[in-house]
Amino acid sequence: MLSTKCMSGLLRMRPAVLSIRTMSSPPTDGYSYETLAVSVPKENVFHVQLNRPDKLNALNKVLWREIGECFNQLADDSDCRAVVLTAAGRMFTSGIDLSDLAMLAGIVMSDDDLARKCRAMRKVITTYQESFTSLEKCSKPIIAAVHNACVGGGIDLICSADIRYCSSDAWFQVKEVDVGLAADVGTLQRLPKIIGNESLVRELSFSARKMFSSEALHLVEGALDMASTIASKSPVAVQTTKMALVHARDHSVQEGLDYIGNLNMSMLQSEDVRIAAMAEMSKGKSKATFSKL
Ligand SMILES: CCC/C=C/C=C/C(=O)SCCNC(=O)CCNC(=O)[C@H](O)C(C)(C)COP(=O)(O)OP(=O)(O)OC[C@H]1O[C@@H](n2cnc3c(N)ncnc32)[C@H](O)[C@@H]1OP(=O)(O)O
Repeated sequence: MLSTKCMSGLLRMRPAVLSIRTMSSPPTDGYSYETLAVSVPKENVFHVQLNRPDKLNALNKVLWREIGECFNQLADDSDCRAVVLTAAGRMFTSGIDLSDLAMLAGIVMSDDDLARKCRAMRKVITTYQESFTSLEKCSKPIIAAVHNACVGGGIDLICSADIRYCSSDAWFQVKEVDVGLAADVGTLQRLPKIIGNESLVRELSFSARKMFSSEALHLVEGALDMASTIASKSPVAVQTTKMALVHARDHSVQEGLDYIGNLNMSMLQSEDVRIAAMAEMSKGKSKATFSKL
C-alpha cells in the first residue's frame, strides 16, 4: 500500500471475496478461531480472514491473540506455502477495538506505583507487537488484500505482511494520534521501509489523514493467483528468500551477504535446486514438483 506501486489494488473486492469463499475447501482441521476464518482455496494456499464483520473487524484482545496463534500454526504447517490475508464484511478493519483501549485506562488506574503500571503496560504492548511480528517470522509469503478502511492497528498488521494489494475503494489511516497514541505495533518501524518515503510517513502519522487508493490493478483472484504462483515454486527457495529479505531490511549489505552465504551453504544442497534447474532447462516441457518443507 501507500507507495504508488503498492497502492495498486484489487478491483471489485467484495464479489471477489465471495468467490474465494465459494472456491474454498471447508475450514481446515486445527484452525478453529473465534475471530478468524481459515480455509484452503487453492493447493497449498491458505486464506486467513479477519472475521468480526459486525464490528468492522475491530481488533479486540481475542483477535490480536488469535492472529499470533494462527500465523505460528501456519509457519509449522508444511501444507501451507503461501497465505492470503483478507477481512469479512464491508471494511478491512477499523483498528483497535475502542473498548479495549479502556483496558489501557484500567492499567493506568490499577496501581499507585508508576513502575508497576509501566510494567503492566509494557506487557500489553509487547504482546500486541509479538502477535503481528508472527507474520514476519512466518517463513511463508503473506499477501494482504485490503478493501475499504484499514485503520490504526490495521496498518500495523498489513505492514507485517510481505505483499499488499488493495481495492479501488480502499483507504488507509495511521489514526493513532487521533486517540492520543503514538503508534507502537510496527507502523512507525516498518512503514518507512515499505514506502521508502520518510516524509510521507511522517505526514500520515502526524496528521492521521486518510489516504485513498486511486489505483485498482488486481482482483482478489490476482492475489490468489500470485499466491498460487509462489506456492508452485521451491518452498526452500521461497522461504529462504523471505528470511534473507527480512534480515536485509535490518542489516548492512555485508551482513546480509554473510547471512545468505551461511544459509545457502545448506540450502543449495537441496534436491529442489536440481528439480528446478531441470525444469528450467526443459523450457516448460517438464513441470517442477517440490516436496513439503
Ligand atoms: C497497545 C495498543 C496498541 C494498538 C493501538 C492501535 C490503535 C488504533 O487502532 S487507533 C484507531 C482506532 N480506531 C478508530 O478510532 C476507528 C473507530 N471507528 C470509526 O471511526 C468508524 O467506525 C468507521 C469510520 C471505521 C466506520 O464508520 P461507520 O459509520 O461506517 O460504522 P459504525 O457505525 O461506526 O460501526 C459499525 C459498528 O462497528 C463498531 N466499531 C467500529 N469500529 C470500532 C472500533 N475500532 N472498536 C470497537 N467497535 C467498533 C461500531 O461501534 C458499530 O457497532 P454497533 O453500534 O454495535 O453496530
